[in-house]
Amino acid sequence: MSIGTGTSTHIIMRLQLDVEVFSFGEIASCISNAGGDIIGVDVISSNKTHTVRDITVNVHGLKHSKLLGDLISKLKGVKVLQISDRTFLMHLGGKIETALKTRIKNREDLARVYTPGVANVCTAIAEEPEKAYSLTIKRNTIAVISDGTAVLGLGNIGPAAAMPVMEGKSMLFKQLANVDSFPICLDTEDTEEIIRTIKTIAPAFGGINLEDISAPRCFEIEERLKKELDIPVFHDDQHGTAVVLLAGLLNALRITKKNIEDIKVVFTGIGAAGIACTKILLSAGVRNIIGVDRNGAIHRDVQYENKYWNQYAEITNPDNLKGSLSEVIAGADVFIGVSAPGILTVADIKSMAKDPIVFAMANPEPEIDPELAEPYVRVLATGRSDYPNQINNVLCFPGIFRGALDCRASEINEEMKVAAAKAIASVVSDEELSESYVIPSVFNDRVVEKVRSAVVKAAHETGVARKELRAANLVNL
Ligand SMILES: NC(=O)C1=CN([C@@H]2O[C@H](COP(=O)(O)OP(=O)(O)OC[C@H]3O[C@@H](n4cnc5c(N)ncnc54)[C@H](O)[C@@H]3O)[C@@H](O)[C@H]2O)C=CC1
Ligand SMILES: CC(=O)C(=O)O
Ligand SMILES: [Mg+2]
Repeated sequence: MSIGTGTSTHIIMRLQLDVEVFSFGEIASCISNAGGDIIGVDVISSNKTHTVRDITVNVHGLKHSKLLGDLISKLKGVKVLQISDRTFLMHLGGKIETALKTRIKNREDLARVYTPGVANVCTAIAEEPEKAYSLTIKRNTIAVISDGTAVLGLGNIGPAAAMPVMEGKSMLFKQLANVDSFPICLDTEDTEEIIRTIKTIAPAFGGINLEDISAPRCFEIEERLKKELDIPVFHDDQHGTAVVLLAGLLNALRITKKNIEDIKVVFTGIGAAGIACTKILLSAGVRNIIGVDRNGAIHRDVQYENKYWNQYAEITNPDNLKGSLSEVIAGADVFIGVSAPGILTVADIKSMAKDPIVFAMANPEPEIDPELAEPYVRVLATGRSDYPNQINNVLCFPGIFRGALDCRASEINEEMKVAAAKAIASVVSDEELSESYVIPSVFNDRVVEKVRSAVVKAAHETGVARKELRAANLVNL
């Protein structure tokens, strides 16, 4: 029986057992015959007729956990009450909370943090709006905003279901870069309503991180907000992904020793991430990029309903190739997937040029199973944290906002993004660089500091910084 090759994890099976009928030996052999390892057994409650026990089992991913649940529920005297894995347990009650910087200990404190004292602070801000940066959370707080329409690669799963991702992004902002944030999911897909809502709540925030809003609406939403707000607005799926991709590619090319201007790159998924990643590669010097979406290569001989694809056709596909992914990937040096699971085959990789670079970045399931691809590629990366070379926007967004907030940038511009990409790439030294280490780990504590310093420097050079930072507060790049 196949149990798949998912990541090993612990699950807790809560079982209600009929004391007259059940046999623990039977449960244990059922679990071990199906490839699970029992780690522990806890009695939760017990009476004359039933006992409830939590059995902690090591399994190989979700499919395996479901299989064990099905097998055990068939045993006599056993009722499966619940199966929780550690991932679900980490989400119980949500993943973040608000915290106080000082506690209100007495009446005097109360009169300072709240009325009447707070009124003087409000008046000071009303008279001089800039003071919001020194007297409120605005200085260090951003909003992480989604409408739930393109959540990871799960598609349009709605605002409530998008929350765990937005909470996760907030955790990462705080832990990696000490940026405070609020996850906000909007119950509307209407472009104008999203723009209006974000503008309405913007005064509280020092920046807006847009997340998982589907293309093409995400382009207009971001463009309009950038024009109409004076704080940085950054669509992470476009620009965060593009920055990290460029960093990974620069380092992968150091391994294959190919010139960036000579490579042929094939993209799948010409949505938010695909278009932004294409643009950053073009600005970095790549000349031959072919984008493939559901109906094949994007070319210049048709008029697409999606105006962004018509623009895309104008700036890519120099030979105006047509056809499926398998047809256009022949001879390519690099494959970049920001589309959907399982659409790249081993045969496709075999048709690529020597030393293929494959970045299969769809989440949570990449365009090809890394284990299938690995023997045929020179450099392989995915968006996942359980394989080497995680090309994920988490390497970018904490540091880029840390830098933008610190120098009070009015926007995050192209120069700041390219500086961030080079900073991420530079974390991997020549001695460290290898096929399985083209991109630093999320936990490498030099990443955020380097990105922050590069972003602050670029913001000053391009005139968008509104606050001086002493050089001593920046790391060497
Ligand atoms: N590793 C990372 O850091 C990131 C990964 N992603 C992943 O990239 C994927 C796309 O994300 P977004 O651009 O935000 O979504 P999006 O919805 O804006 O774009 C997805 C595009 O992929 C296309 N597509 C879907 N199935 C396809 C198929 N079978 N063949 C070719 N094209 C196909 C869609 O038509 C659409 O144009 C998701 O899986 C997401 O998780 C996105 C952002 C960051
Ligand atoms: C990583 C991320 O932002 C995504 O997959 O959508
Ligand atoms: Mg995303």
